[in-house]
Amino acid sequence: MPDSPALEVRGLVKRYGGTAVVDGLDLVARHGQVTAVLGPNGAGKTTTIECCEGLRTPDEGTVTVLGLDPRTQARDLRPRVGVMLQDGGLPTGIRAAEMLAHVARMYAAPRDLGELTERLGLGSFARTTVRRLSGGQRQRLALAAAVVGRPELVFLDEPSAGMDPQARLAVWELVRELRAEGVAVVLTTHLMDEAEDLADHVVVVDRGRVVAQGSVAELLTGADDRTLHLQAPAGLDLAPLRTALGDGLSVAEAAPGTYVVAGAVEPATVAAVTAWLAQADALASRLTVGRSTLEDVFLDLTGRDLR
Ligand SMILES: Nc1ncnc2c1ncn2[C@@H]1O[C@H](COP(=O)(O)OP(=O)(O)OP(=O)(O)O)[C@@H](O)[C@H]1O
Repeated sequence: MPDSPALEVRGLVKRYGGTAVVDGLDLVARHGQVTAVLGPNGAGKTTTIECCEGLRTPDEGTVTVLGLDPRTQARDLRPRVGVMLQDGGLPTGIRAAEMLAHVARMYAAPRDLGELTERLGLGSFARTTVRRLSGGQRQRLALAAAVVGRPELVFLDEPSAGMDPQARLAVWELVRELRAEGVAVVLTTHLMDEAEDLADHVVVVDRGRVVAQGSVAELLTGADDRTLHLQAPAGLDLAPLRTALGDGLSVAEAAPGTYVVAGAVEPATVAAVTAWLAQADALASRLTVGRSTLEDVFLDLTGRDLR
């Protein structure tokens, strides 16, 4: 397996109408690893990936894909890189099975079509034209098309969006297998469980910048592990809690029903929070100190919800 990264992005900037939607982003993805780019809507994930695919031209920075420039060496990269676009990007007038067979013919050593059809459950709509497929069916077909040529690097933009749980599991299994084969998998998602389950390396993006990165374990044991996270009814009055906690601790409702107490959280802090809940006649569905999910990490870093 090559040591050099499959993908290297340095200082990427992409502006629209003077606003930088990607603002100095660095990203490295390695062979045999799943790299998840995680962030809320509009964070700049798709724009970044499309720059990597050579579909958009960066305003600043460099993108190197398998050692090549995706803008000027696209022809050399095409047989080596698989791409699954968010909107499918598939021709619509052709039947699903014909489309996949057509894509497979463009590669020297394509995957076995029967096996791919079986595992992604494409058989039931093989004779349906792409135009008539449901969103989830189209996603599965787009994924099959992205991997049929045995790429060394594959970009999956929200691969399981719109899929039912069973299809999602099939996708995750395929992604794990690609990793085991040494493929570099770069996926964007705003599903934390997808990142938590699949990713070797998570890059958290917000407002066009990387706000944190590392393995899931590394992100969960960040320096600030004393923040209190609380799930309770939305819209509770925070004033009494602020008074009870005093200076040195900040309290916020980061998303409806998600409260965060940051600062030097002590056992007495937890007691004050539960007393406040009791007074408000509100029941907490979850109270944790420290980071236990990627959502917590994201809330701590940005004060915002991932979705
Ligand atoms: N062609 C374009 N012209 C102008 N603005 C654009 C264009 N493409 C994207 N944007 C804007 O850039 C920002 C980032 O979009 P992008 O699609 O990269 O985000 P994302 O992280 O992939 O979000 P999502 O999770 O919703 O797919 C958004 O505010 C979007 O409106």
